[in-house]
Formats: sequence, C-alpha cells, structure tokens
Amino acid sequence: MSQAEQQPEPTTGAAAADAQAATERLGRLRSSIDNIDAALVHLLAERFKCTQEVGRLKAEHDMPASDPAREQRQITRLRALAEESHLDPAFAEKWFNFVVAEVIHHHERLANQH
Ligand SMILES: O=C(O)C(=O)C[C@]1(C(=O)O)C=C[C@@H](O)C=C1
Repeated sequence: MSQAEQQPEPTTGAAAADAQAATERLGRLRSSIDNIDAALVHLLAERFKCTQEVGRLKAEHDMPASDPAREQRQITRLRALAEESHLDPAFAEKWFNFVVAEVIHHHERLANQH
C-alpha cells in the first residue's frame, strides 16, 4: 500500500466543504445579480418610454434631436453621483453616452417620419 492510500489527504474534507461553501455563495450572489439585471432592464425600458415621448415632442415642434448642453450637465451630475457611490465615473459617462447615442437615433428616425 502506498503512503497516499494509508494516510488520506487530511485537508480533503475541509477542501470539499470549502468548495461547497464557495459554490453556495456564488449561487446567492448570482441570484442577486439576476434581480439587479432585471431591475436595470425595467429602468431602461422606463427611460426609453420617456425618451420616445421626448422624441415625438421634438419632432412635432421641429426641435433638434440632440441637446449637447443638457448632456454635459447630466454627465457632470452622473460623474459626481458615481464617485459618491464608488462607481468608476468614466464608466458612468460611457454608459450614459451609449444610451444617449441610441436615443438620438430614435429621435432622428421620428423626425424623418414626421
Ligand atoms: O433631454 C432631451 O432633450 C433628450 O432628448 C433626452 C436625452 C437623454 O436621453 O438624456 C437625449 C438626447 C439629448 O441630447 C439629451 C438628452
């Protein structure tokens, strides 16, 4: 009988329990991530409902699709909020610009249909 067979690895039980605890923790964290992702989708859907209405208003009144001054004010505000919340402000700005680019697309489409 080899040395390994005579003396089972003493940490085997502890390592298995550790792996099990890690798997359970991962499951709990993923369940929270699922809820947060669902909330983000709902929030984005509500935001786009508002911006669709803004787009119709702008098209009806021949207002420009974009408003760079408003965007700049919002970026300044969101960067400060991100810093307070320990979120990377550059990431917050990137996210905002990504969403606004899509909104401007929608506005332009509505203006062309008008
Ligand atoms: O507030 C507006 O005027 C919008 O059209 C909305 C919005 C935004 O999605 O936040 C989009 C485009 C503008 O450039 C500025 C802001």
